[in-house]
Amino acid sequence: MATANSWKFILDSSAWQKNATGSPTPEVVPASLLETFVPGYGPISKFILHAFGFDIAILVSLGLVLIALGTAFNYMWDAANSLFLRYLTSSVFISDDDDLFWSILKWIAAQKVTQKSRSLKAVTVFRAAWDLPDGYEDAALDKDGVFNFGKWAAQVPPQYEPFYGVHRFWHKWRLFIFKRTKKEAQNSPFIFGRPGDEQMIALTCIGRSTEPIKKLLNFIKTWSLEKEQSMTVIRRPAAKDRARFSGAWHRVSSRPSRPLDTVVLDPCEKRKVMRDMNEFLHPSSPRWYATRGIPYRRGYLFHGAPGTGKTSLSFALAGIFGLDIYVISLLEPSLSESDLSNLFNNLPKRCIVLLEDIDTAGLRRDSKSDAKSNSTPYLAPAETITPSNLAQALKAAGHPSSEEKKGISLSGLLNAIDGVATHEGRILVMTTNDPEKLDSALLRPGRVDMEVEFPLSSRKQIAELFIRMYAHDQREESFGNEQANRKLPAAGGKVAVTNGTPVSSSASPVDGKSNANLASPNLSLEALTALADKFASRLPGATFSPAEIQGFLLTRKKTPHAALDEVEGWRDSMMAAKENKNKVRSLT
Ligand SMILES: Nc1ncnc2c1ncn2[C@@H]1O[C@H](COP(=O)(O)OP(=O)(O)OP(=O)(O)O)[C@@H](O)[C@H]1O
Repeated sequence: MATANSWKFILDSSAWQKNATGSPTPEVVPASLLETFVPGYGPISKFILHAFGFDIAILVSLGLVLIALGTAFNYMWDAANSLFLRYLTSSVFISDDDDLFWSILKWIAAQKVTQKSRSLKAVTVFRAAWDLPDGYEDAALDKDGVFNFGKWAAQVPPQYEPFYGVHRFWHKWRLFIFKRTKKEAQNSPFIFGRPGDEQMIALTCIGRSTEPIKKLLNFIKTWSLEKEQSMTVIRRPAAKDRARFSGAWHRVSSRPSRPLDTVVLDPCEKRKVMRDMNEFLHPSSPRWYATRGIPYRRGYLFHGAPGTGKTSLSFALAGIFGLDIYVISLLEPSLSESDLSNLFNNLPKRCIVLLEDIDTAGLRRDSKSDAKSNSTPYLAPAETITPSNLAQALKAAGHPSSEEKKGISLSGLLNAIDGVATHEGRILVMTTNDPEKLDSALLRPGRVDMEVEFPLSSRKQIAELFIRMYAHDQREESFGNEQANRKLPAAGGKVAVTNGTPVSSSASPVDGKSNANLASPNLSLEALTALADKFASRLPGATFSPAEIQGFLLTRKKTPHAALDEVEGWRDSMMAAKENKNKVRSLT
């Protein structure tokens, strides 16, 4: 125990270099040096010596020697490592504005590296509705069978991906080094993972050739393509602040490709579009167009009443041809004409550009052409001009209102569509509810090469919609199987249904046929067809859109007989509502 005497002893500077027996301490490292490196060493060692009779000089000296050796080793290791990396390894860098960046992250997240690594990033995956993992449903069902999504979501574990830093992994007997870094953009406020921050992946392998990394990247590309084969990627214009860093287009989501046979349309029309697009996309087509001096582009106009399948067909076509879909809304208030040109000029070699509801886009003709078409405007007498009709009066006087000055003009759109050669290969699909409203300049061949009309449902189509709703879908069984939408196995002995008629189970989707649907297990195909025909006979043809019929059936999606019983009531109330709407419209 330390007593008052021992403290005296400690403070006695002449005593601390002698051990308990009074013999001098063997100095591995001189005490003065230890005092320099370990502040307070002298009094502490004296205290321990006096209190416990134990001299810590050797221990501390050894510790210091080990630290010195460790530091030297570290330094040499770092130097050797950087020499090794510089001269004996090869690297490929991938920036986050490239799709490959995300494919690598996804691939690596699925590898063992995320099981072994001690530095991971946990990501709460906000999955799309079709991407829900199985196996957690029971915990989220209450005793009344109500499915609680919140409970379900809480059960689903997060996904892990390598965090910033270095991770090593083996692939095909070769060691790779994965390094993920983030560079904060200068002159931009720091927002984690937001526009401005640039992320980078460096893949490194041992050897002076990048060939193994290229092979690995090809492997990852194929892996990710196979994963996304049955998905359609949707892109929209990137927010302006982001566009500077990550390109004009932003990947919004990917959704399962819509099988063509789920779009109810005259089979001839479907086949016509399919064949035309297929021919356009054929690898020999660009040369054919080039030798004839024709711009290599194709334009389609899908027109018809709301909810008749124009957008659905566009997505189905994108899925079949493996094209990404680029959606532009001309109603976007911040979209300027130069943005639009920029978007068109930044399209990939092959894609579908979807311009929806082009008639409502408020395309204005230039004031010159306005003047031509309306050379004698009606001018309201000055005394009749009120604040409410001021805008109209200004327009009549040839001064477009500030509201009109905004947005895209017809010539702006035409310039973007015709644009430079950089967006050759793109397919433009414009949809409209009212083709009559469109300017003939927009519809001329070269801009619109094919028009497809989407009529209101005929009786045959109504029956088809009914069969689609209640047919037992093999796709449901193979939910989660990426190949489900493309290569469905032959339906052993069962009959597949397309366009309301039984077809061979090996039919090709390119011909507008599919082997997707099988008759419901509870209802034979014959019974279902008979029910569908009865259902169709209770509705008038060319009156309801497929979306309206789908809406009715959806509320009775497990009770085909109830749908049949209740359809007449629904029909009458819908017809009355439509009539009222028409009356109101004719009055205004
Ligand atoms: N011909 C069709 N075949 C199958 N389903 C259809 C069809 N038409 C519409 N639907 C269904 O109705 C809904 C709306 O369809 P979609 O968006 O394709 O219609 P649209 O013609 O593009 O409508 P809008 O003119 O209002 O944009 C979708 O859920 C779709 O499944």
